[in-house]
Amino acid sequence: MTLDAAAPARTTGTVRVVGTGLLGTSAALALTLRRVDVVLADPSPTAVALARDLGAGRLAGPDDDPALVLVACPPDVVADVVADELARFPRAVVTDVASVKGGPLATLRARGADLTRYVGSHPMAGRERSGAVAARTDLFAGRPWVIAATEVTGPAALQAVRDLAADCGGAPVTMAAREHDEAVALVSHAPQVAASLVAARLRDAAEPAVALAGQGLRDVTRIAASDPALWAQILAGNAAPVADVLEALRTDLDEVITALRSLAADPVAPGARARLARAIADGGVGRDRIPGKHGSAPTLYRTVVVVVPDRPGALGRLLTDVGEAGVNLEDLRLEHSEGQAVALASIDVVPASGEPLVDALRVRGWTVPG
Ligand SMILES: NC(=O)c1ccc[n+]([C@@H]2O[C@H](COP(=O)([O-])OP(=O)(O)OC[C@H]3O[C@@H](n4cnc5c(N)ncnc54)[C@H](O)[C@@H]3O)[C@@H](O)[C@H]2O)c1
Ligand SMILES: O=C(O)C(=O)C[C@]1(C(=O)O)C=C[C@@H](O)C=C1
Repeated sequence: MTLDAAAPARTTGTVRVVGTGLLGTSAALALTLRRVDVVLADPSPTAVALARDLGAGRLAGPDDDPALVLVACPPDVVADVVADELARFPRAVVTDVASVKGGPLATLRARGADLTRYVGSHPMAGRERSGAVAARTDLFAGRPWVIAATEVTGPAALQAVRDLAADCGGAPVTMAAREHDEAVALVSHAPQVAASLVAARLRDAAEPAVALAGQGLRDVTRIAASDPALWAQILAGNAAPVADVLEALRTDLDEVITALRSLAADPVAPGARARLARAIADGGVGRDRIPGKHGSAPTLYRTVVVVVPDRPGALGRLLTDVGEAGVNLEDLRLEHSEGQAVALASIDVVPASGEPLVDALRVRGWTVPG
């Protein structure tokens, strides 16, 4: 799904994005596309410059007067950063996109922060990869964006964050922080643990066994590639609700194991096959309840691979040339092996832009294999 760049943005004034990784840069790209004025800040000069180079906005300066601040930093520092932003910009509404909402809210409340201007939020969209290079303009398109209002949230602040979510392409959903944390334990945090544990079984497995891996394993383990540091913070920040879901899962798992053990001892053990069938059938029923992204199939991109010389400015030139070819970059991955004089850039674009981009890059002197 692509965002409608022509539709006027509801967000007015400057938006300051603090933390220009995957989430911050994706939001900044979506807002910039809608011609919202976006300024970018991050303690990492590389992260912020990269987001700027990707077209996500301009670098923050001392005279900025943002109407809205979007904090997209790691969860364990989010309360500190939100508190700083509230103090630094006393007229701005501040939101954050951290995956847990109760802990940061409690910390801010305990510190006496101005909760009329702070509205925590959480887009239910992301990737198993981090950083601005993984950002996508349409990351939030059609995805729920939870807005965790409190009893003291000012109506204008609430509307500003709803507008921001909608301008990024998300579908705003209002929910209390606690209700949110219990819901995401079920639909996001416990699934991450399950995927990681399944994938971890492969770590020391024999190579011939791993070599047989098919699509089923790939589907179940995509998110096992997620950032361990980020996820340790998310899981620790929502510990009790995640433990509740995993305990229920352990009960089901124990029943399946008992059925399997009884079948191993007696191939006609009564009731065992029924328990196995029920486990699979219940999974099907649960899966059927998962809403699609606007009911549509996921977007498939064409990947164009380009050889990039290992020289300062080469990647910047490539990104400029992609932009000048009039092509919207949906994703960029860089592979670089030590000691090699070149890197490979994999650029994802919508399928219709694939061939025109290959032609345009070759004309500009880039090596595009294949
Ligand atoms: N990754 C996902 O799928 C996903 C989805 C929804 C929400 N979130 C939430 O979004 C937030 C950002 O996650 P991400 O995946 O974009 O991570 P990321 O690692 O891609 O980016 C985090 C950015 O925050 C910056 N940062 C670190 N400390 C900071 C500080 N003190 N102040 C300001 N910036 C700081 C880092 O330099 C980095 O650029 C997290 O709170 C996460 O829970 C992530
Ligand atoms: O698609 C992915 O890679 C994600 O894991 C995204 C996902 C999710 O569980 O859906 C992960 C964590 C976030 O807080 C929100 C979204």
